[in-house]
Amino acid sequence: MDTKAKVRVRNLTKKFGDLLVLDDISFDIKKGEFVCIVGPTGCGKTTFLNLLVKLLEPTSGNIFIDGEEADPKKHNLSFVFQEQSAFPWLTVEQNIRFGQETKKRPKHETDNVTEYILDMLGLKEYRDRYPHELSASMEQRIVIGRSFAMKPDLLLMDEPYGQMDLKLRYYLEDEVIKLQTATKSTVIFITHNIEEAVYLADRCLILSQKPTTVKEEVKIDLPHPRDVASKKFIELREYITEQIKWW
Ligand SMILES: Nc1ncnc2c1ncn2[C@@H]1O[C@H](COP(=O)(O)OP(=O)(O)OP(=O)(O)O)[C@@H](O)[C@H]1O
Repeated sequence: MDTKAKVRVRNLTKKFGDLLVLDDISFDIKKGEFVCIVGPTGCGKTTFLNLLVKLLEPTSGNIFIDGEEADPKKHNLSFVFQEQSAFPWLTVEQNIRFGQETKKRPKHETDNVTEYILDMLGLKEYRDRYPHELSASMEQRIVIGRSFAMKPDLLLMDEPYGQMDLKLRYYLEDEVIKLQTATKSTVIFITHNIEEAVYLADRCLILSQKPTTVKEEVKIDLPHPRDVASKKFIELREYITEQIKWW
């Protein structure tokens, strides 16, 4: 057992009535690792995150964070979900400050982190605007920025880019990698998009069809920013796609 693991999943099983979704799943995620979870539609990716944040109770098994039973009240977690909203009554800057202020950080630290995040995500010139004045993709940047500003030990991202156009996706993916490198957060990222997973992850966990097990773990040992046209990148993308085959 890896005692340095940030997240340890042990014999995790989740049933909804008679429907067995997660079937005795075990894996570890290291501190500072960026792990993408991919798998067929309905295999239980979101269910796993809901178990991790205790929105659901497992049927059996455990999830540990830093060796303790996962508990969002105790552990420094942050989330970005698909089509999540920024707080509409707050400006861009206030949105980025919001979570930090609830953590009672010293003001100068909040100021520094806020400037860093606004700058990194190209939001400085919009700092006094409200979310409804901006595009949906800009709003998603605020949500991502707000999550990283909390300096979470563990960041959970569930299809955070939704239907965003490709160019912006790549831009934001690069930003997420920069932010993760700077904050040393551990990231669990769920996506349907294999190219995105290969672009981002240190490791991909491939889940099977229900009843779901971890079919395979694939290490992505390529430097960032990754070249999506490189031979190795294409090979990995094709290999993972082949393993999933949900069509
Ligand atoms: N609260 C619930 N009650 C009953 N069944 C549920 C519940 N939540 C999820 N399920 C079922 O569990 C399975 C896994 O759902 P989940 O949303 O976790 O899958 P997913 O891998 O995230 O799917 P997708 O790829 O479509 O986002 C699905 O068959 C779903 O219908």
